[in-house]
Amino acid sequence: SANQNVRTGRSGSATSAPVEYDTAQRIDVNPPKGTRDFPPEDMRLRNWLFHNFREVSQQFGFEEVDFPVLESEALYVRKAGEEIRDQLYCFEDRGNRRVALRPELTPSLARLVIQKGKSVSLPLKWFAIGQCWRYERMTRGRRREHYQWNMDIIGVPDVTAEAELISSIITFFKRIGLTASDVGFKVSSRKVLQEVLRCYSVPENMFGRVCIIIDKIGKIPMDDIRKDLQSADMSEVAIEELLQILSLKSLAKLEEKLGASGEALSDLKQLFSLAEKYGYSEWLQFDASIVRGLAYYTGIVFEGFDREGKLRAICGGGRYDRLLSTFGGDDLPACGFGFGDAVIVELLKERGLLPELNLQVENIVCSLDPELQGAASTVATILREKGQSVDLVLENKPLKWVFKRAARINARRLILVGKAEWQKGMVNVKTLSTGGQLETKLDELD
Ligand SMILES: Nc1ccc(Br)nc1
Repeated sequence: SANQNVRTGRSGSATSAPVEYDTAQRIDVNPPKGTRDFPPEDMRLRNWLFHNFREVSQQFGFEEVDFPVLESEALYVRKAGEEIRDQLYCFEDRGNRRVALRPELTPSLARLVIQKGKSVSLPLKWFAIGQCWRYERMTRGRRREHYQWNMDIIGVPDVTAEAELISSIITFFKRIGLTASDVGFKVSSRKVLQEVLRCYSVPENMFGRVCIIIDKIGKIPMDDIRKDLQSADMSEVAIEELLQILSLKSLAKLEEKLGASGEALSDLKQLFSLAEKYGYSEWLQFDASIVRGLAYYTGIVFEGFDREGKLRAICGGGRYDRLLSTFGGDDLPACGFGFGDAVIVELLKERGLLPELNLQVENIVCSLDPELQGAASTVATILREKGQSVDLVLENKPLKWVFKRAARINARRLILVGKAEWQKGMVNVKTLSTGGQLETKLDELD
């Protein structure tokens, strides 16, 4: 592009010092490809979204945590063929360490739990809202960063934890005006897959890989799915049986296939029974094709979807009882979800549910005479110390300009500091909605 930075220094490699730039050229004022700025109106929407994430998390008794956006690459190098690995935003830093911009938050959480070890009492209920990254060829023009809300419960082996997490997401959806007719959850368990693979003596170490292949159903041709499954040591018969079971959408039919003794069925039955007790049954449906695209899930998996079927998954999560031990920690039962900041905004736009969020400053304070600028800052401070917001006019501006700015910032009151009033210890308070104005003693300003 015209603003392309002209690099005049030696060609930089990932670990070299920054190169020199031709400072005579204007820098590219756009943010890096695939990333966003948040100017005020976008930041108001983001803050509104995150405020609702936080309110719900705290309503469920969760504690907020955060981690570095930069992590060791080793956290994400899993060998199951995940997209998240293919798109890792990784590089070698100037200390020759292999690092990566985090593509998700769960591995960081697992790392912190192991680090904390016995010093934390279980169960842990932690939530985080963090920016996550992927390096995707811009050919698809998709974003390279998004913010994710995560809630995780560590130390609870029962499905009660998954039921609680789903309840928290439903509480969030209701808070922002979405109902069960707008969105739902497709729920399954990876133990369904596990039980089928065991029936056909597929090696356990193929489990993660098979999940990632299955997650691509609907995204790549079925012939490729079958080929990939064959490469994962599955026979033709096993593949056809698996694909048949994955098409099931009724627990009764699943029971016919798998029998009632397996954990998959008991977990799912318990989850649907708990959903009744929470009062959110209408939000859930069993769908055996749901496996999610992360290798570490081991049990219940779920994803939020828009019932009109126009958008990608809104959120997703599940149980990951083995992740901590893959990092060398003690095994701890764990489950959680990730909820991105992009699809939900697209859905709210579709449903006309985006909130009106305008800048709101209570007072605009302005001196009518340059000699009274100091007096105006005194008035501003008095109001601010009462907890009120004040936009203080900082230069000598015509009243017309002041009124225009008052309208733009939706000020409730205009406080004018004039010579005559100031000498009497007064200021002029104009209520902008009514036009009414009142001379008010400084010490009676409220
Ligand atoms: N994992 C990940 C990271 C960043 C974006 Br945008 N999407 C997915």
